[in-house]
Order: sequence, then structure tokens, then C-alpha cells
Amino acid sequence: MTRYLPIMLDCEKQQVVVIGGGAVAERKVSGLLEAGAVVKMISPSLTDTLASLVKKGLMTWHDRPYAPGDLRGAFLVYAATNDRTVNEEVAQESRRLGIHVNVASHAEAGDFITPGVVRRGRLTVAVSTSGAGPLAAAKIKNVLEEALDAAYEPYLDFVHSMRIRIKEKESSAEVRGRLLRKLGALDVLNEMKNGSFIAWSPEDMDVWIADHRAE
Ligand SMILES: C[C@@]1(CC(=O)O)c2cc3[nH]c(cc4nc(cc5[nH]c(cc(n2)[C@H]1CCC(=O)O)[C@@](C)(CC(=O)O)[C@@H]5CCC(=O)O)C(CC(=O)O)=C4CCC(=O)O)c(CCC(=O)O)c3CC(=O)O
Ligand SMILES: NC(=O)C1=CN([C@@H]2O[C@H](COP(=O)(O)OP(=O)(O)OC[C@H]3O[C@@H](n4cnc5c(N)ncnc54)[C@H](O)[C@@H]3O)[C@@H](O)[C@H]2O)C=CC1
Repeated sequence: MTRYLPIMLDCEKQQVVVIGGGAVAERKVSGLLEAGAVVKMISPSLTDTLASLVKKGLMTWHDRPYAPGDLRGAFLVYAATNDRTVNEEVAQESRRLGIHVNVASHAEAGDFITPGVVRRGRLTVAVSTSGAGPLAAAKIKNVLEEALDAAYEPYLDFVHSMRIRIKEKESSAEVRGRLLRKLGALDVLNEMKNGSFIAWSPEDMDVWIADHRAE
């Protein structure tokens, strides 16, 4: 069994080449655009949704089959045609160029796979079965979708602003560490869940910081 390394990759403004324009490519593109990637698709046909993304200028499309040379300059590659041989060729060219590649038809030919994803603002939960059962991954994802409260989004926005403020204000690593640990223990998530949370002003944040600097 391949033990994949889960990492969070910053794809903002990075060019990603997707070969094939069917239902699978459409799903991969939706995740890529959400992550701010610049998508270039090469395929002799497109789903209606992909065609409308092209029309809106949200991705580019080359209306032809894959040809060697198409992957040059890519940050990542997705081989998502319904032709295993073509996907294989795409994987080989990616390898030669040292670009990581995802192969939709037979994952083992590529070197990364796509997890099911749940997002709540800054929170990302990714589910993978290491390729054992994509539908099982989707079902587990749905369980998490139900379980993860919408309040995680404002909660993490709050944690983020507090963390930035603490890092700006505190030059001592020891005090900073103490404050960040106390921030982690602050129970504002429940207040957000039950609607009793009152937003903190920058002054409120500074008062909390001053009150919690000491051991
Ligand atoms: C290995 C992986 C590689 C990759 O795609 O990156 C892969 C591979 C393959 N999937 C196949 C089939 C299906 N995949 C789905 C759905 C999803 N597949 C996804 C991921 C992955 N699929 C990666 C592993 C993830 C993990 O670790 O668990 C999800 C989670 C994420 C996403 O795609 O965005 C998304 C659900 C998202 C959601 O709903 O939220 C459905 C259901 C549907 O289409 O509705 C079916 C049909 C039912 C079935 O076959 O089970 C086939 C067989 C092709 C054939 O032989 O015909 C292969 C090829 C192979 O097994 O090598
Ligand atoms: N990884 C995953 O999540 C899943 C993978 N699959 C696999 O992925 C493959 C693709 O699935 P779908 O998108 O549903 O197929 P599809 O038949 O809807 O789309 C295939 C696309 O590839 C294009 N294509 C064909 N030859 C090409 C070439 N030489 N160059 C560029 N583009 C080319 C077609 O024009 C079409 O747009 C399936 O054959 C299956 O093996 C299927 C389901 C889920």
C-alpha cells in the first residue's frame, strides 16, 4: 500500500495543466480554481460547466488532443482523459520534466492523488482512503460535512487575527508562546456556535493580551 504524504500546497497563480475535459477533469478543476491555480486545459471536448468557465475567462482551453510539449512550465499536471494510453504518455512526459502528475484512470501511474475536501473558511479537512475506495472517501467526507459546524469559519478568522496581533505586539518568544497557548484554550467556538459571541475590537484584543502576558 502506498502511504501518501498529506501536505497543503500553495497553488495560487501557479499554472496547472489538465489533459481531458470530461466529468473527472471538471471535478479536479473545481478544486484547482478554489485554490487560486491558473488552469490550462487541453482536450478536444469539454463538459458544459467547463465550457462556461472558459467563456467566463476563469480558465484557458486548447481545443485539440494532447501533444508532447504541452506540459512545459506546469507546476502540476492532471491526466484526466478516458484513454489510459494517453494518460500514461502524459505521466511519462511529466516525469521527464520533473512535474508531479495525477492520473485519473489508474492512480498508480501518477504520484499524487486527490482527497475529498470539506472547507469551513480557513479550515480544510481532506479525506483519503489511499485510493482504496474513492466513493468511501466521498461518504466519509459527507459525514464530516454534517459534523463540522459553520462556526469554524468565524472562529478561525478570530484565531487568525489574534495570532497576528500577538505576533506583532510581543517580541519575547516566551510571552508569545504563552499567549498563543492561552489563545488555543480560549472557548470562543462555543460562543460562536450558540450566537452569544460579541466581536472583539482591536482594543479588546490588546486588553486580553495585556491580561494574559504573565504566567
Ligand atoms: C486514487 C484517486 C486518484 C485521483 O483521482 O486523484 C481516484 C481514482 C479513481 N477513482 C475512480 C472512480 C471514482 N471516483 C469517484 C469520485 C472521487 N474520486 C476521488 C479521488 C480519487 N479517485 C483518488 C483517491 C482518493 C482516495 O484516496 O480515497 C474524489 C474523492 C476526489 C476528487 O476526484 O475530487 C472523488 C469524490 C469527491 C466527492 O464526491 O467529494 C467516483 C464517484 C463519482 O464519480 O461520483 C468514482 C466511480 C465509483 C468508483 O469507481 O468507486 C477510479 C476508477 C476509474 C475506472 O476504472 O473506471 C479511479 C482510478 C483508480 O482507482 O486508480
Ligand atoms: N479519478 C477519479 O476520480 C475518476 C476517474 N475515472 C477515470 O477517469 C477517466 C475520465 O473520466 P471522465 O471524465 O468521466 O471521462 P469522459 O469520457 O467524460 O471525458 C474524457 C475527456 O478526455 C478527453 N480526451 C480524450 N482523448 C484525449 C486526448 N488524446 N487528449 C486530450 N483529451 C482527450 C475527451 O475529449 C473528454 O473531454 C475515466 O475513463 C476513468 O478511467 C472515472 C471516475 C472517477
